[in-house]
Amino acid sequence: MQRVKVLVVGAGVVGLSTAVCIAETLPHCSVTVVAEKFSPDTTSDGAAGILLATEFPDIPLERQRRWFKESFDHLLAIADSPQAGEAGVYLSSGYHIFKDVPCDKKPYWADLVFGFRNMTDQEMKRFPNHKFGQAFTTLKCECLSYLPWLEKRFRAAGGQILHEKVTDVHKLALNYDAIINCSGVGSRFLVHDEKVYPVRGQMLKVNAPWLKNFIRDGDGKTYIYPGMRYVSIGGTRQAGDWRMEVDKEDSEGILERCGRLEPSLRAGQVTGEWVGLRPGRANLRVEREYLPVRGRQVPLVHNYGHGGCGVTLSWGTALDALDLLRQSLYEKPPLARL
Ligand SMILES: Cc1cc2nc3c(=O)[nH]c(=O)nc-3n(C[C@H](O)[C@H](O)[C@H](O)COP(=O)(O)OP(=O)(O)OC[C@H]3O[C@@H](n4cnc5c(N)ncnc54)[C@H](O)[C@@H]3O)c2cc1C
Ligand SMILES: O=C([O-])CC(=O)C(=O)O
Repeated sequence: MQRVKVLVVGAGVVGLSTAVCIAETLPHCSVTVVAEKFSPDTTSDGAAGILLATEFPDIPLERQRRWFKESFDHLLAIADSPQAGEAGVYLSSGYHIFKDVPCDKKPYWADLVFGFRNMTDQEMKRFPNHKFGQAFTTLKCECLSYLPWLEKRFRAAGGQILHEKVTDVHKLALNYDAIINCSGVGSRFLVHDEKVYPVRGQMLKVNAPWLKNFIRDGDGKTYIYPGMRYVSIGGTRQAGDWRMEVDKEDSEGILERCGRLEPSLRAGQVTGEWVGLRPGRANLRVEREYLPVRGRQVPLVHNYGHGGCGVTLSWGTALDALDLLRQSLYEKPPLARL
C-alpha cells in the first residue's frame, strides 16, 4: 500500500513538535518537514522558553488549558528524564510582579504549574515599585537545545527534512496527501492570512551566572530569565514591526529597566543581542480546510499564531493538529496522486 505523504511546513518549535507527533503516531504516513530556516535561525531559537501563557480571547479556556497541560506534562517528563540536559528542559522558579493589582489574580494555568501563590510582604520588599506579585515554579524549554533534540527524534521516527522556502500551498498539494502549515508569522504570505502580524521582540544575553530566579514584570515588557547558557533579559512587544536589526535604544531601555529590577545585572556582561518576530494573532489558529487539487481534496491543517506562547503551547497544539489530520484521513481517505 502507498504510504500517505504528509508535508509539514516550518521547523520552529510548533512545526517540529507537530512533525514528531505525526511521525510517531501514524506509522502509515511518511512525514517531511520543509522550512526556509532551521535551528539556530528560527524565532523559536531565541525565545526564553518559559512556560506561562496569556489568554486568547475567543478560544474556549478549556481548550487553552488542555494545550498548556499537555505541553507542561510532555516537557515535565523530559525534565524528569536523563535527556533533560541535552533537550534543554528544566524547572525554573521565580516571580511575576505587578505595579497595579491585576483584575484577574489567578491565570487559568495557575494550578498546572507548581506551588503557585501570592508573594509575601517580605518578598515584595525587594520590589518597592510593585504592589502585587506571584511566585511559582514552571518549566523552561530552551529551543537552542530542544529543536535539535526534536529533529533527532523526528529523524529516528523516519522523518525527512527539506531546506527550502515554499510559496504556493496548492503546488505542494500536487505531490502530497496532506499539508500541515506551521509557518508562524510566514503564514501572512504563505496562506495570505492578514490576521497574522509580527510582534517584534528584542532581548539581550547577559553573563550573570549568580542569577537563578526569573522575574517578569506585568505584561511582559520587562523580564529576566536565567538560562543554561546566559540570562535572557528583555524585552519589547512592538506590534506590526518587521525590523530584524538590533535597535540601540531598545537595548539601552532593556538594560535600564532590568537593572532597576535586579541591580546585580549591572555587573553582568552583555554577550549578545537578539531580535525575533512573534507570530501575533488575536487567536492562534489550529484549524483544517481542504485544497481542491486535480479531483482530490487535500487536507491543509493550520497550526500557527502562537504569539508569545509558542513554546508554552507547542505540544498541546501539535496534538490537536495531529487529531485534525487523523480525522481528515479517516473521513476522506487520500485518492491516488496523478
Ligand atoms: C524575545 C522573545 C521571547 C520569547 N519568549 C518566549 C517564552 O519565554 N515562552 C514562549 O512560550 N514563547 C516565547 N516567545 C514566543 C515564541 O518564540 C513563538 O511563539 C514561537 O517561536 C513560534 O513558533 P513557530 O514554530 O510558530 O514559529 P517560528 O519559530 O518562527 O518557525 C517558523 C518556521 O516556518 C518557516 N517558514 C515560514 N514561512 C515559510 C515559507 N514560506 N517556506 C518555508 N518555510 C517557512 C520558518 O523558516 C521557520 O522554520 C518569545 C518570542 C520572542 C520574540
Ligand atoms: O512574555 C514573556 O515573559 C516571555 C515571552 O513569552 C515573550 O517575550 O514572548
